Amino acid sequence: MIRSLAGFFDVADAGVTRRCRARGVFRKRGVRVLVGDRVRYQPVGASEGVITEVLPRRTELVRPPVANVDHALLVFSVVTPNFQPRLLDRALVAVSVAGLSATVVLTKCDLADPEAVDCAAAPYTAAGYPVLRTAAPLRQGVEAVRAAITGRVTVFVGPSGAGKSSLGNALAPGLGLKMGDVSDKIGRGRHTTRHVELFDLGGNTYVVDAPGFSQLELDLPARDLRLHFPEFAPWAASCAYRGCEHAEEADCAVRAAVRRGDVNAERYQSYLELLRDLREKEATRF
Ligand SMILES: Nc1nc2c(ncn2[C@@H]2O[C@H](COP(=O)(O)OP(=O)(O)OP(=O)(O)O)[C@@H](O)[C@H]2O)c(=O)[nH]1
Ligand SMILES: [Zn+2]
Repeated sequence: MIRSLAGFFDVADAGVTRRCRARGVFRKRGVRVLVGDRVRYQPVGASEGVITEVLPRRTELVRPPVANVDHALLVFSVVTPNFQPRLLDRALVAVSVAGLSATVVLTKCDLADPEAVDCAAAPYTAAGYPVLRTAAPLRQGVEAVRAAITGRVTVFVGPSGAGKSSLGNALAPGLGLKMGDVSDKIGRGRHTTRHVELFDLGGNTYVVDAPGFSQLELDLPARDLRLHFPEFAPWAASCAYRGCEHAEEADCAVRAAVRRGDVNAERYQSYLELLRDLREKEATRF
């Protein structure tokens, strides 16, 4: 399923896209059909159909709602809007929880000092994430992004206005009308992506463009959060307590690594804030 619009689902099959409804029973059972879902359907006429079954998902991301992707591009601008490391950290946890691999893409690098870009990139490079720098209108960094998505199913995740659609257009100009400048056609001032949509770029490469967000709720047990900060892993085994959550415990090797500068202090601060959030949520759940 490549696109959902007001109760209809567009299903692409062997080069034909059919506008489908979902069988009523889905709604009763609370089954949602997600973009990226592999489905069975009954054709109705030449271009319509009814979805009868959603096949098991390999992965499922809540925000944006998308199934069966294996890779996320975290698209964040270094300026306009300002770089948002806390939101990036949250998004990295969310995609990790969903089992996706992650690539950080810093956009609008043409608008910022190189030092500011280095500053934004450093904690993520140190944590082991691939970090790519782009200026899509100047076509800078676009081929590196192409290399990162080739042969994979990639979802674009990032705040509104970060440049997801611009990047999509630079990667596949042929998709321009759909991905980029819808607003020019309907006269709105600025384009914003309104729905989640899967694009086939050929050669087993697929991308999902989705609306930007400004907040992101995490849903995982607080004690599991540490597993989604990959830079803790080399130290965690040396903590005094098994199951150390690297917060208030004594003899925490991760905290020691932060003090030495082996783990980035801002990332660690971000971890503590997320941990507090998740613990509060757990405490008030019942
Ligand atoms: N200078 C510069 N401008 C950029 C770059 N990338 C995007 N822009 C501009 O930033 C604005 C927002 O870009 P979009 O691609 O629409 O952002 P988006 O992430 O798709 O936004 P939503 O659809 O709202 O989620 C547009 O005016 C783009 O032209 C860049 O690398 N450099
Ligand atoms: Zn610890």
